[in-house]
Amino acid sequence: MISVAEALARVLSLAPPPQAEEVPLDQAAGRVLARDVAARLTQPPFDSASMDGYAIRAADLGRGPLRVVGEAAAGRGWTGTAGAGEAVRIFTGAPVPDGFDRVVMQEQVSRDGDLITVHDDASQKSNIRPQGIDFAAGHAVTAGTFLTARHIGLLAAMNIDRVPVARRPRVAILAGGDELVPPGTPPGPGQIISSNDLAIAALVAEAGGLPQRLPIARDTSESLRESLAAAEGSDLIVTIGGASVGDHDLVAPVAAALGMRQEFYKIRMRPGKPLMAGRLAKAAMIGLPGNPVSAMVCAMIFMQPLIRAMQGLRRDDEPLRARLATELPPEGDRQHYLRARLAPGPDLPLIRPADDQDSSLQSVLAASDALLIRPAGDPARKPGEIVEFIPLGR
Ligand SMILES: Nc1nc2c(c(=O)[nH]1)N[C@H]1C(S)=C(S)[C@@H](COP(=O)(O)OP(=O)(O)OC[C@H]3O[C@@H](n4cnc5c(N)ncnc54)[C@H](O)[C@@H]3O)O[C@H]1N2
Ligand code: MOO
Repeated sequence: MISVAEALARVLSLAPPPQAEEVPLDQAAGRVLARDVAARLTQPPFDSASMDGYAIRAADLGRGPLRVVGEAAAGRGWTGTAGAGEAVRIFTGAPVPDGFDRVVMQEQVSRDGDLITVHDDASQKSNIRPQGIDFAAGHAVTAGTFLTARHIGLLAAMNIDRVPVARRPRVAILAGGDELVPPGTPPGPGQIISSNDLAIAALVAEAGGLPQRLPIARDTSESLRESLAAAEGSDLIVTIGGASVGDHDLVAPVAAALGMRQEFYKIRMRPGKPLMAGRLAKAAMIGLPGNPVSAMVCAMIFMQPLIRAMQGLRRDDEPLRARLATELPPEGDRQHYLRARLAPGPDLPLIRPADDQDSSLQSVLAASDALLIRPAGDPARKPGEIVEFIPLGR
């Protein structure tokens, strides 16, 4: 069995280079930029007033009242030429007319007809935003950036209306098992509701993929083959269940018969030992174990990073640090991801693993906000010791 780190490296090696498509900027939030995009203009395009007040020359201060000879508003500049002792009424966002080097706030000025007196310029701030102080033409947002609202705003200001983004990977999700019926169906004897495929689809979407849930496969080779055929055209096929060694665990043999090239099967991870990965025709394939928590944890540790890599996203899955709230027994020979809760601590957060770590407990996973990572062979730990965890998000 290979380690979690080795398995992750092999899963990521299945990612083809991202493919670009162009989308309007108002549909680009949540996508990954496929190429560097350069600003088409300089921002601000001119020296601009940052306050409502009067444009003056600093050299005129202290020489008596100044005469107001014009007005500059946002979108409507003043194009005249001002001489010594003259001022221009100006509003926030307006271009500062040539020859002026300061904008005094109107609160610091008294006005009588066309004459103004500056009575308080203690701050001596110019209140002028120089041309290009935000960014210059050519300023780039780089390929691999995950586009948030902040980037959408910047790109719009850069006068970009369409952006090249990585195509969303199409991910086929295949749950299998004779016991499974979809939510909303009254289960017969021995049947349970299929929950994994919905949960995994949500994780696919969260990572930027397009989930496609296939009909639940029965525990026969024929049914599995049929369902896998429906995954044609996907970038990634994710199967759930049927990964273990029982007589009805058919994913590995059926995939092998269809020509799957296996990267690995079984890893030193808990939960998630029977994880499988490889390539089936042009698609990458991940076989998740059926136990709901095992499927979810494996999807977070392997499937989501793969979907992100397929979009060219830089990795940001470094674990965080917390202090243990309880003692822990020595760990076995598999890297263990314990469902846990975080609480504020004096320096680092405090982390407390749930009492029952059985891999069927979705209620425990849903109530958790972290996965505490224990390396294989980790010795017993005492309260207060520092451990690593992955946050589960809101
Ligand atoms: N003799 C052994 N038995 C098992 C081993 C082993 O090493 N030797 N490994 C155990 C481990 S660890 C896991 S994890 C499971 C994985 O088994 P499968 O991937 O074959 O999963 P299934 O048997 O199909 O299902 C397990 C469990 O999960 C439920 N399930 C499956 N799919 C769904 C779904 N879509 N929604 C909700 N629940 C689902 C299923 O009903 C079972 O209860 O094998 C152990 N056994
Ligand atoms: O690895 Mo299984 O995934 O322990 O429940």
